[in-house]
Amino acid sequence: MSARNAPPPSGDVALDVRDLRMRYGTKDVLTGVSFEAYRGEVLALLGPNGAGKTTTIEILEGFRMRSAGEVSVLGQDPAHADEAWRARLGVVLQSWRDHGRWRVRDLLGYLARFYGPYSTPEVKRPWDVEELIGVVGLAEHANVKVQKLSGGQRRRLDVAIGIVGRPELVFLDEPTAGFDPHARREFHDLVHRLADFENTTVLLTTHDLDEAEKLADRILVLDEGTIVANGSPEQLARELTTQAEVRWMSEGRRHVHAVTEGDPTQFVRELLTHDSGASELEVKRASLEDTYMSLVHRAESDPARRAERTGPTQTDQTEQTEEAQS
Ligand SMILES: Nc1ncnc2c1ncn2[C@@H]1O[C@H](COP(=O)(O)OP(=O)(O)OP(=O)(O)O)[C@@H](O)[C@H]1O
Repeated sequence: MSARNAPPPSGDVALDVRDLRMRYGTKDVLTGVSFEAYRGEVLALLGPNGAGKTTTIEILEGFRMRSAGEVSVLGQDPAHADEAWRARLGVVLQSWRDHGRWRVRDLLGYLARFYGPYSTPEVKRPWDVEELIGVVGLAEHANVKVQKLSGGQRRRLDVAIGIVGRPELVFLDEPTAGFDPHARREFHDLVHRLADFENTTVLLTTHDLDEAEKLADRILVLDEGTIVANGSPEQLARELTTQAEVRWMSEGRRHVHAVTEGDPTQFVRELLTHDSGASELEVKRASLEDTYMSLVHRAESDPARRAERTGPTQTDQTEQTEEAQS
């Protein structure tokens, strides 16, 4: 979506996830994940290492069977979807290390051919390979063997492979890992282009909060198996109790005031009315990083969540042990 916070196109749901659960052996990794994504929307899935981001994406891609819950991806359940459905998806995995001897253009041309039969009047498939090579910034490397590409160039190729079929929905697992700042910016332009001009839905995982803020219409924070926040970067920033800090100098002293409710403009207006000597005024909004750290910390210190994670018996045992020790 081009405009941040624009209302989603009504009823045009690309992804619908309800109470998704995943258990590996005896370990509950996803304990009830619910969210949806609309066509043309860019979603960033954030969360600490091991939160379950890749697991979630792999289930949505149809690569992993879920333990419970309902999932609809482009109108189908990925657990039972067919090849025609798969052709409408783009997948960029965390690492992809095949086809080293192929040249970039040949590999993309080869993969592109698989999508021809799935072309429709609405979506012409595949992407024109020369155009795609230009779009991902590999024009100068079109004849280079894949094994000779640098890490960042390799990642651009991964992205090209993921979108060569002109997918309606793209999953990008840490797409910019290893990108230099220039490549990163070009990649951001590409994601905006996919969303704005192709109406592609994009679900990406990242550990880069700045990237999430720049790219995403909506951010989902996954922590310990559930979504602990779901909103635009601005909405998430508002979740913090301390919304903004106002700093200023007056009579040679520095002052700081935390505005916890409402618009800091009102406070600034009153300040300037009452303190004509105020100078060096600065309003600092909570950054997405502040919000993220606060959300994850809040979720981790929630006793109900802790009990759910460890199980009542284990919690009781821990408490007993601590009592016995003290
Ligand atoms: N095949 C598997 N068998 C058992 N446990 C697994 C398997 N795959 C992942 N896990 C565990 O599930 C949890 C979630 O892993 P996952 O890879 O989904 O997290 P993530 O949020 O993508 O992490 P990261 O940010 O490090 O990539 C981890 O504790 C991981 O060890």
